Amino acid sequence: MKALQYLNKYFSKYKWRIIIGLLITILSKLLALQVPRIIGDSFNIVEDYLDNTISDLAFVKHELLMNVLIIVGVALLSGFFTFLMRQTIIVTSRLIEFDLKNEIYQQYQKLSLNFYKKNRTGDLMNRISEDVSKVRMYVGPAIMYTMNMIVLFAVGFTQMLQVDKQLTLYTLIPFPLLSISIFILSKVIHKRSTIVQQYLSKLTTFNQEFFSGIDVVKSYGIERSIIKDFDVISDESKEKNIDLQKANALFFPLMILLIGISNLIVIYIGGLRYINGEIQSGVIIEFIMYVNILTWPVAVVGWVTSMVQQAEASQARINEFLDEVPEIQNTNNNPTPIKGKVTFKDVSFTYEDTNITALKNIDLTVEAGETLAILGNTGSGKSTIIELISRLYDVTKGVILIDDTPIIEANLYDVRSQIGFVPQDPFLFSDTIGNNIKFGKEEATKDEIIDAAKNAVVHDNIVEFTNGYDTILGERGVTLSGGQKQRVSIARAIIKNPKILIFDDCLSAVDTETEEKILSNLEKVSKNKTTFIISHRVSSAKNADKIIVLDEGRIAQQGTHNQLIKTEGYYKDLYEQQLLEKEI
Ligand SMILES: Nc1ncnc2c1ncn2[C@@H]1O[C@H](COP(=O)(O)OP(=O)(O)OP(=O)(O)O)[C@@H](O)[C@H]1O
Repeated sequence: MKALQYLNKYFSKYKWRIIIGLLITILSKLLALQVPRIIGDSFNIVEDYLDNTISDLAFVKHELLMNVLIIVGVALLSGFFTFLMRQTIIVTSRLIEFDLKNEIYQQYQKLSLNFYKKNRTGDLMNRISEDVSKVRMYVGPAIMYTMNMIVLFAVGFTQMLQVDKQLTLYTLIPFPLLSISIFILSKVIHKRSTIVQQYLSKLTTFNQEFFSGIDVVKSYGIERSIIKDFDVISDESKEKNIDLQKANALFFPLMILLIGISNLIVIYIGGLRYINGEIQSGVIIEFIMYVNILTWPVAVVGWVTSMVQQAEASQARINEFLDEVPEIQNTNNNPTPIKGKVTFKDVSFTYEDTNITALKNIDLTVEAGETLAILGNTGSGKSTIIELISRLYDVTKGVILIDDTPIIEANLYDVRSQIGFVPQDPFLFSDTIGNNIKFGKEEATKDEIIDAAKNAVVHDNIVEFTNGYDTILGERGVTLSGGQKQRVSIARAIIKNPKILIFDDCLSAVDTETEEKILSNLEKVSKNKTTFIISHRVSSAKNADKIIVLDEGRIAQQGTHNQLIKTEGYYKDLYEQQLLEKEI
């Protein structure tokens, strides 16, 4: 129950609803428990009449009729209160579910990129949906049935004790056995439900990855092997589920057996006491009714225990993520105005998960408004430089300064709000093209959107679609070509009008002519903006104020285009090779 303690804050938030629910439960059970007493009384009156203790038949008839009316009234009222009980407690559980989902979602937003690299999307989704549903079963039905059971037992036993102490104690005999078996079984259920949840996450992750990579799967024709892999996981998951259900299935028969034993005891002991003239027949009837009324709550103890165990396992999984401290923390809540100067001082960076040192002792200064082009072989560390400027990771050694302030001392949100980033593999949302561009500036006008699209040389393509800027893009922007996607993404960065623009190899999918046009437009829009251009093409780099060439995480060459084409090395080789390709 340790993990579930996390939910106490929600119980405290909704305490009044829960208290009202509890009061209604008490009322409804108090009423329901009047029925055995009234029926017992009715039998006693009949017995008294047959024994000639009462001789007035009209009185007996009147009493019986009154009892029937009271039973009908009590049943109606008790039903009404049961309805109210469900309304208060189940509604509260939905409110808590909503709050918890929001809390998890907000935490997901705060967590750093590293967290997302370490955890799989299917697992993240499973915890916010499946696990939260399991937890809701605890805050709703489990609590409602537990309240129900406690009230029924407390009130029921008090009434039973008042009627006949000895018979009550006899009916209690099976109960220690009941508690021990519940204890043992719930431990088994807890263990098994944790495993079942883990398998569910595995299945979700597998499917999510399969759907995302459906084009690769189909083009390689590997559906069969995917189905085989899926079968293996789903088979294991099925086995684990069956194990869990076996344990669950033991509960109900066990409860029924124990209740049956209680019934037999009532009949046998009650019968003996009746023969001895110690009790009336109505008491036996009343006790059988009590035992049967108490059957349901006892029977659901197993179900409730399993719900609580599953909720405990799920909440523990949720807490794992809620307790995760975001690696990238904002240390400054005051506004940090950004001009755009970026300095790297002896920066090294190692990726935690792979232990790859992607950058080694980088020293670099880019003045505000300057353009820096970064070139180098694949895997040389170009994208890593960009990720560090956006503070998606913190450096392992050295320091990065933004306008001469260490980046970790600047307001994180101000830094990011002044960066317009076009990634290597742009992501477009399943929304209109216009909204995808507006993502960079929510309040952008139609004209601003068109302007940005024109600068990114994608306007002409957009207006060719029947719905123009209102064209809805499919999942991951599948209706656009790679080059169009890149340009929409460029428009999204331009419209933001940030102090720092970053283009991570984002012109790779456009032809050289379009690249020329975009670059010449960018020169206009990136005036007074610090611009980083990562590229494999000299054409993208040649007009930059500075060019660096990375080799295995180190700066191998730096200078301007004119300087570098005269120096032996990567840049000159690349220049000559690309010049040759152009001539061919
Ligand atoms: N998220 C990550 N986790 C672990 N290692 C990474 C991660 N991203 C990159 N690396 C590793 O860091 C090194 C530098 O990668 P980086 O992406 O910065 O290179 P790049 O020069 O941008 O390459 P490319 O031109 O292919 O995009 C590579 O060896 C890569 O395998």
